[in-house]
Amino acid sequence: MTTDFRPALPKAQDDHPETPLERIRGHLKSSLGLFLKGSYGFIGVSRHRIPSLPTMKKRELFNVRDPEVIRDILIKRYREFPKGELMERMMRKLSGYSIFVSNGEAWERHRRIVDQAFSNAGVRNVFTLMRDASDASIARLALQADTGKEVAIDAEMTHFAGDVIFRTIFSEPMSAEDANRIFSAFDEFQAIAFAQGMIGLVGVPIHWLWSNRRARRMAKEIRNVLNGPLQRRLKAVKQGRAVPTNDILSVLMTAEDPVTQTKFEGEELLDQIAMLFLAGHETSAAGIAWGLYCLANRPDVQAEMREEARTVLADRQPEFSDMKRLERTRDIFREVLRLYPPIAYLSRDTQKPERLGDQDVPCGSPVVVPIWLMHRHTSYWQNPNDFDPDRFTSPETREAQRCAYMPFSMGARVCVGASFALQEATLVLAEIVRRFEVRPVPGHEPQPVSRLTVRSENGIRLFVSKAD
Ligand code: HEM
Repeated sequence: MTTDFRPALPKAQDDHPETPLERIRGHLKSSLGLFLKGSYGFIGVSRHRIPSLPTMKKRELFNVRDPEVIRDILIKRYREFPKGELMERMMRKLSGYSIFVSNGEAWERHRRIVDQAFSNAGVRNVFTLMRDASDASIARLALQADTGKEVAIDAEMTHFAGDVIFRTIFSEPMSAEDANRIFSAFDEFQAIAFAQGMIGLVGVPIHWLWSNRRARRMAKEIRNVLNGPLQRRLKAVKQGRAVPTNDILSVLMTAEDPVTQTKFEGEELLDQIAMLFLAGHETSAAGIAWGLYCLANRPDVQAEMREEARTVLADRQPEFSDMKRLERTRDIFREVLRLYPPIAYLSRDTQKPERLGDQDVPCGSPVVVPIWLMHRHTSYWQNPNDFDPDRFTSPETREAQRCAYMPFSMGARVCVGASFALQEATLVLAEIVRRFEVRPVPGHEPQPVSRLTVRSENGIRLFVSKAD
């Protein structure tokens, strides 16, 4: 089908040759501007000077766009390419030294315990809690539908995904007050953490920064919200009262690492919860909101999805077993994650001098795997900037899917919540489209930016009405 829909593109750095100061300001807002237009066809490893203050050591960043080298870094030799220290320093205030940022034996232990909560059975166990969050989101949307007003769908999906992870961790809904506290604190934390990361890359020690105190305050605000239900649960256990046994917290509190025979306790438990809350809602919210934006602009794809949802679910509540039957919905979401991968790039550090592709890489250099670029690489994808869910059913893209599709990363550090995220996205997209029609707002073009996740700088607003 021919279509006029051109999915929103970020501003590339070479689109707007401004003053150096404006360029720096742009980089503090989004990393997508770093990807020049010519970057989308190159296969190999490129090196880029990191701007630095005159007194600081000159460093280079290595951008890897060769699938074999990417597999080497993420799969075969992942231990030799740990997560960067910078990321850890940025996140430490919020989530300590927890699974997303840890390395070595500490990470192996974190992963062995967290994996127990996100096993197939774990994801099935939390399905009804997810469905409660989806019902709550549908009820909020119903109040906004057919009012003639634009709906801030990105904010609604942040509320939904936050509620999903809150309910699946604690078996409690997130109150509207907590939702507001946590989202506004996180919004600010994310902007500061990203800007600090970019400044830290240049070599400025981030503990010098004025914004540190503010970031610490925001992190404390988020931790306080999460600590409330954690303390209630710990107290209930101590008093011998009945507690939920099927949510993520119950697994995190009881699961033992088979190697060290240790469990998560005290502050460490809160660190891991904060990390899962963050990793688990920001990414999913971004992906689902971009999905609704694409569907709004492709009424034909939206109609197909509605038909599938109505055939599979009829007029009843969705069940866990329905999820695998919503195949078209999954393919559509996979295409959305290709166009708008919530995590735009992976960042690792070298621990010794390396030879990557045709480049000699010094010890301690940042190495970046640009998911965003690989997903739009002109050598692997036909019409890469188009929204085309059919590409995932075509054998022609098998090679592209193997080499250049990695929304959840790959290898040992692949996203622990990938099945969880696919389940929640399939559920809520099918539920929304089954009942509502989403339409674009004329003149509103979202502007993709990447901070910790790929969001729209000017939001994603849509019209929502009841579907026939
Ligand atoms: C569409 C939604 C999601 C996307 C696209 C996504 C993507 C990713 C990616 C690319 C990574 C690798 C990051 C890196 O290596 O630097 C990652 C790691 C991770 N994700 Fe997700 N994620 C999503 C949802 C979730 C959910 C729902 C959870 C938990 C509830 C989660 C928890 C994690 C954790 C804990 C890690 C770190 C794993 C480790 O290092 O061992 N993610 N995710």
